[in-house]
Amino acid sequence: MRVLIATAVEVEADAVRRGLGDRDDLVVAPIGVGPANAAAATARLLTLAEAAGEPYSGVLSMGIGGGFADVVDLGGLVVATRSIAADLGAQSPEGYLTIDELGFGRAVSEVDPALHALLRGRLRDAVSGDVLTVSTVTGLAGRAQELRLRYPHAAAEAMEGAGVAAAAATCGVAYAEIRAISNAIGPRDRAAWQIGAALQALTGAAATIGDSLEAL
Ligand SMILES: O=C(O)c1cccc(C(=O)CC[C@H]2O[C@@H](n3cnc4c(=O)[nH]cnc43)[C@H](O)[C@@H]2O)c1
Repeated sequence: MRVLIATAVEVEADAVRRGLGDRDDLVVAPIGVGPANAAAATARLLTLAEAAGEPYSGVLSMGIGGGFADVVDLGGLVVATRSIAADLGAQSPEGYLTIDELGFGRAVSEVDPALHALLRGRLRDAVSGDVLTVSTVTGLAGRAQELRLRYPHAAAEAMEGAGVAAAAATCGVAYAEIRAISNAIGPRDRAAWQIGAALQALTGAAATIGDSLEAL
């Protein structure tokens, strides 16, 4: 299976490439931070590949992320069961309204069942759960609590999954997401972020899934 692995930034792409080694059918590309950059860049890469006669059949959003501390440890891995655009909606005095409730689309992107099963099968120590896509990194206890209550099955948050998923859906390509946890979701404490451990976990995950992705 020819798969595009979309990371936000170059250091994440390098961490994934280190784990994959040289592989013809697995391409790693940094697509920018945030859902809009991710959607635009991923759609471009998928479309260019199709036009060149070498279409991708899957796209994997992969990178570091924040984790809910009661669900996953720093340095741990999360395989997304769904990617959810968690701040695409409207505030109201009665509470948050999702984009679905507003009647303008879907906040939830389903992952491809076969790709998800493969990732779960290979990454036995990974936590499975919803991964939230946010445009603002959570940095307050109250916001973390709000997200926890609204999305009880969430394990992690990051900034690209829903954008990559939108591009994949537009281009008719299978989609999945993996996050390596660099920080706990809650009051911002940048000094406590363990980016090195998360990048190592990304490398390990890439090494573990590489063979089976190529063979899918
Ligand atoms: O500062 C560094 O050395 C460094 C190295 C690699 C990556 C970064 C990033 O900041 C990447 C931004 C990327 O990280 C995701 N992320 C990480 N933690 C969170 C979070 O708590 N909430 C939301 N997103 C998070 C996100 O996907 C960004 O694109 C820095």
